[in-house]
Amino acid sequence: MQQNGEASRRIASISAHLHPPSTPMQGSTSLRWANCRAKGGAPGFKVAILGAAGGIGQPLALLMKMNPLVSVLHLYDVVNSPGVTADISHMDTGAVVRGFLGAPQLENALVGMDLVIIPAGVPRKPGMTRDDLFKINAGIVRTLCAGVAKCCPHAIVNLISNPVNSTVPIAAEVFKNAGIYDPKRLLGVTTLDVVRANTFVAEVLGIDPREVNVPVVGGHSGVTILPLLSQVKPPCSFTSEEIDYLTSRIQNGGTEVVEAKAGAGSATLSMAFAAAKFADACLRGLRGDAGIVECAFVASQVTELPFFASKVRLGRGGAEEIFPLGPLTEYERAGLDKAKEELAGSIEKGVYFIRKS
Ligand SMILES: NC(=O)c1ccc[n+]([C@@H]2O[C@H](COP(=O)([O-])OP(=O)(O)OC[C@H]3O[C@@H](n4cnc5c(N)ncnc54)[C@H](O)[C@@H]3O)[C@@H](O)[C@H]2O)c1
Ligand SMILES: O=C(O)C[C@H](O)C(=O)O
Repeated sequence: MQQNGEASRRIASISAHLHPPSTPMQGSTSLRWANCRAKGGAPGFKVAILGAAGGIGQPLALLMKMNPLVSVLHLYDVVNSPGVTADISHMDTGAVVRGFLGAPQLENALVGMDLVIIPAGVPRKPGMTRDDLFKINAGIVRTLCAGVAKCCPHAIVNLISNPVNSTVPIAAEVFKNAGIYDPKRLLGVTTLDVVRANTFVAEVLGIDPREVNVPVVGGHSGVTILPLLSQVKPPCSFTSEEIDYLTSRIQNGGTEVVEAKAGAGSATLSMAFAAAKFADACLRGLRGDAGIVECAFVASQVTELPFFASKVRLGRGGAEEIFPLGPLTEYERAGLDKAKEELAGSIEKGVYFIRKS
């Protein structure tokens, strides 16, 4: 009798959770069960992915569901998020997954988030530059960041949508207009440049890429991607032919993938890997771990430009320290001049997009 009573009590309690007042995507049973579990308040961080049903979004959602630092994972997109959410939510890892579909659900997706990762937007096709994406992606980033400003103004934002050199300034202007701008919490994700640089340098040196660390500074497009090959760890030297080859391969890594995919998009899997690596570093920083250093495109005084990618120390407040570039070779100084010239225009374009509207 007592056992039956206990069983009925548990079933009644579960069924009460089957129809919570404002469940996102009411159609999915798995989401309702997830909601039920979320009430337990597992320790960890709340993470939202905006653009979660896309080429990057889906594998990134998978990787974030596997991250033990994540307790709640919100998957938002304007299409297909119910299916992705149902699928990911069956993984027997700790994070509770909830899906959100379309603009009316954006705010629910964002309330209470500690980290918001944004890969929403269109990717390149062969023959396009990242700047060709500005027309569509600028507006998408503006809308999503307005949602962040309203619903989770203290969240760390990892911005992936291209052109990063312009979308980060757009986000900064949106946050300034909302009166919540904290430059330390807005980070343009350039980790894929570092991931590629580590891989290509390791190939040349004939060592394991996991042992290599190449700082890549500047921005995330063409000549603005500036690998500092003189500062590679472990310390090593390259011939001038190797430096030309590596610099060009790293700067054109994105185009290499766009051409290989022949119209089917740009890097998604390596980007999801890079984004998950960077998000994990941000979460470890939020947790208070010491010595977390990654490259990112942030508001900066390292050069005369208002934004610049360089090594940053991640902490509870986001990018708590921005490291100077260190000694550069003549080759790198020439690269820096070219990078700054292009970056200045891209930053200005992003700022103007918001100020004119
Ligand atoms: N920073 C980097 O290193 C890097 C690397 C690779 C790709 N990217 C960029 O990431 C972006 C996404 O690439 P992808 O391959 O995943 O593209 P994709 O087209 O496969 O996916 C984009 C997703 O964004 C969604 N989306 C569109 N508008 C939206 C909105 N208003 N709100 C929410 N979601 C919206 C789409 O529905 C789609 O699911 C592109 O701009 C691409 O250039 C950046
Ligand atoms: O190249 C692109 O358009 C996508 C991304 O920026 C990349 O570097 O792979």
